[in-house]
Amino acid sequence: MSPAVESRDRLRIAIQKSGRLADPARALLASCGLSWRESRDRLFCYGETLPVDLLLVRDDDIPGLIADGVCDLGIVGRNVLEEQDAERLRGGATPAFREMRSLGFGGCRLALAVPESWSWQGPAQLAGTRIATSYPALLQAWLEREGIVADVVTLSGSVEIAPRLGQADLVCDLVSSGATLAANQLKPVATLLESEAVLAGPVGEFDGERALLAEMLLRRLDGALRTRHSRLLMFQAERNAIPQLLPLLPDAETPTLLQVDGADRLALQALCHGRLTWQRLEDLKRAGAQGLMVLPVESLLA
Ligand SMILES: Nc1ncnc2c1ncn2[C@@H]1O[C@H](COP(=O)(O)OP(=O)(O)OP(=O)(O)O)[C@@H](O)[C@H]1O
Ligand SMILES: O=P(O)(O)OC[C@H]1O[C@H](OP(=O)(O)OP(=O)(O)O)[C@H](O)[C@@H]1O
Ligand SMILES: [Mg+2]
Repeated sequence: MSPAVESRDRLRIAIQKSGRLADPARALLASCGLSWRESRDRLFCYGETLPVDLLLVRDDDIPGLIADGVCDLGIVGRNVLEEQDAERLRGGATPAFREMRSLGFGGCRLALAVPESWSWQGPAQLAGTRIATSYPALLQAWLEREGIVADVVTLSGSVEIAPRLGQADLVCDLVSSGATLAANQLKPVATLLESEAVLAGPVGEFDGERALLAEMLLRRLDGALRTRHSRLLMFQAERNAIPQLLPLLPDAETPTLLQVDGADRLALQALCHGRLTWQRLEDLKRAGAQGLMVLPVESLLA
């Protein structure tokens, strides 16, 4: 680390400037109580509420910025982080960044996809084929684990069209809904990596002021991630309905039961971490819950 980096006492987080992860990353950090002075079209946002600044960059640059100590933390897809980690490993470098938290958005998977006309018999079928991908290091590592020798054709985008253009026989690319594969008459046959947005940081520990800031940010982040789907559920029920109701709340943190009307009527209050779907509320109603109320949880600090 350079002396300039070491002497910094503000925390710097790299996020995508624009793209799929840009808005959710910013929203997540804002839900941790951070706010910034600059508008979002700037490259640098100065932290106002806390000394935590943002650097807005291309997602591919985030692991390198962490490795070089230019940024302390970053929000990036696991696919990008793992690809660059695998690339460093192949080049003989030591790991320079690590995944610290998974963030629950930007979900997709890195998958092998073959033309729909192929009848898939397993990885051995790939020997001697040409595979187009933007993830050559992850693909090569997977091929080696499977003991397959194939030709890896590296493309920076529009990978799915490569078979139709005769550049490759099959592809290895990100899949979410599967619509892009279907539009190109391809079908997924193997998953190499399940991905989502992650908080990445350096392999080593922070020191001084940045260690305290990072610790606080992680604590708030954990609270924000926990409450993302959390709701406070309240209802009333007859005491004898409680044994049928509690099994419908497996994700509830120790429900509080209060006596209302004499001995037989109870009010229940529970913090639920799973989704309280309409179906679930109807099931609760059928099991005897009355006056069901679902309230948002603003923040939660363990
Ligand atoms: N179809 C998808 N559905 C959900 N998440 C996706 C999908 N495609 C990609 N992602 C995730 O979102 C990340 C960013 O995708 P995006 O398309 O914005 O990247 P990009 O074009 O490389 O952007 P940049 O301009 O920053 O380089 C990907 O690395 C991946 O983790
Ligand atoms: O399974 P789907 O929901 O169709 O999503 C998968 C597609 O999404 C991403 O591309 P993106 O749309 O970001 O375009 P890109 O080619 O510019 O990366 C990815 O590279 C796939 O092509
Ligand atoms: Mg990119």
